[in-house]
This record gives sequence, C-alpha cells and structure tokens, in this order.
Amino acid sequence: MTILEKITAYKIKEVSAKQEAFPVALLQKSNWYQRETTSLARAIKTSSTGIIAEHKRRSPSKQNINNAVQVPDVATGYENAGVSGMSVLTDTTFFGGSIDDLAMARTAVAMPLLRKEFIIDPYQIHEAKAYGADAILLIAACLTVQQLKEFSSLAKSLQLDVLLEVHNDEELRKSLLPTVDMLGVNNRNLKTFKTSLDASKQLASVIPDDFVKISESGISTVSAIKELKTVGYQGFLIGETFMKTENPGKSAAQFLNQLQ
Ligand SMILES: O=P(O)(O)OC[C@@H](O)[C@@H](O)c1c[nH]c2ccccc12
Repeated sequence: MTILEKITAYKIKEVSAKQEAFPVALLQKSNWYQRETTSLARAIKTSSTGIIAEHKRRSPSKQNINNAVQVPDVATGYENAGVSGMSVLTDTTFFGGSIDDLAMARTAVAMPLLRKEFIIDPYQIHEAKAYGADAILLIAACLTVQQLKEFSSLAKSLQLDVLLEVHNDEELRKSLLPTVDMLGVNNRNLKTFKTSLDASKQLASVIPDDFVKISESGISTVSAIKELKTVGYQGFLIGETFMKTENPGKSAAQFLNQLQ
C-alpha cells in the first residue's frame, strides 16, 4: 500500500464520521459559507513572486517540522512578508494539522487561503468553504476523472479556486478541465518521498498556458525559483523551508527580499 492509498483509505472513514456528527446542512449555516472569497489564482498572476507559504507541523516524510509556532503568528508573518497566499494543512493523522488551523488563519489574515487536504468527498469542499478557505487542493493521483469534474465544479460553484496536483504526464492528461484554475506539479514522489525539481521542469511545456502553473515541494532556494520561472511557473508552494525555522514569517520575508 502506498502512503497515498493509506491516507485516502483513512479519509473515507474520517469523512463518514464527520458527516454524521456535523452534516453539510449545518456547515452551510456557518457565516463563512456565504463569504466572498479572494482568488488565489489571481493573486499569483498579479504578483511578482507568486509564493504560497504553507503551515505544516509534520509530514510522513519528515516527522516533526515545527511544533512550537502558533497558526495566527505564522499566518500574520507570512502575510506581512508579502506572500501571494497561504496553504494550511488540515489533515491531523499524518500532518498534525486540523480544520481549526484553517479557521485560525482565516481570523488572522485577509490573504487567500488554500485548504491543503486529501479530498475524496464533496463534504470536505463544503467544509473548506465553511472554515474560511479561498481555494482547495485536488490530487489527480487519488481521484477519477469523474470525481475531478464533480469536485472542481462544486468548488467553483462555492467560489473556491481549484489547484489540481499532478506528478506525471498521465495524471496531467486527465486534469485539463475548464473548472480547474491552477495546475500544480508536485516535485515530491509520494512513493519514495524524494523531491526533484525535474518533475516540474519536465511537465512545464505540456501544461497549457490557460492554467496558472504552480511548482510544489522541495523548493529551498531563490535560484530554484528563478529557474522554475524561466520554464513558465508562476506559483511556488513552499512549506518546510519556512516551517523548519523558529520564525516562518521572518524566513519568508528574507526569502522574498532576495527574490525581488
Ligand atoms: O514542505 P515542502 O517540501 O516545501 O512542500 C510543501 C507542499 O508542496 C507539500 O506539503 C505538499 C504538496 N502536495 C501535498 C499534498 C498533500 C500534503 C502535502 C503536500
């Protein structure tokens, strides 16, 4: 069983328990469910840096990354640094996050927030909206074309932007949908956990220009960003590089200063 299969099997159980405890009809009554969202795709397109900074306590590949910082401080730090948006990992079992982290970030900042989750059910998309997200992640490796269509259409109907993550050509082919705003290439191979920017470089030319192109994972230097920009990427998702430091917001600020 791959880690992704393990996670999605777990998610099916998690979502069905949540659905019973807190049905969609209740999520729809939350204040933020009616909120006007801010487009993450647009924020990236209009920015010169395009950084999406992530809140990530731990991961299956790294165990502990940072347990000492508080979400509102990280979010405020990232926003002050001038990033285009923030990604909040909401998975608890594998990444130590929670849906409340998303709500805390929403309360602290106005910039676009991406709900980083393994979405396998429409419930999680309603939940993302109710907890203050502006965008969701869909992962091509764990969804059928039918699900990709259904989930991205639902997200758009809730005014959420869609970042669809792929790792290879085959996944990319099923992902070119009009309801997708951003295509992300994950540089991390989920079977080996190794990251290589080659994944982004190889797929850059086959992603049509009507999608905002995002390179995800394993980015730790300004020179990597410059290189990825030359092959067409506009957005860059960075987690560990910032989160492993004592002050992620300050690290992001220093990184962005070097970029400009
Ligand atoms: O910490 P990194 O290597 O900068 O990576 C961030 C982000 O890309 C990574 O956390 C990620 C990319 N796709 C995911 C899907 C699920 C969970 C996490 C991820």
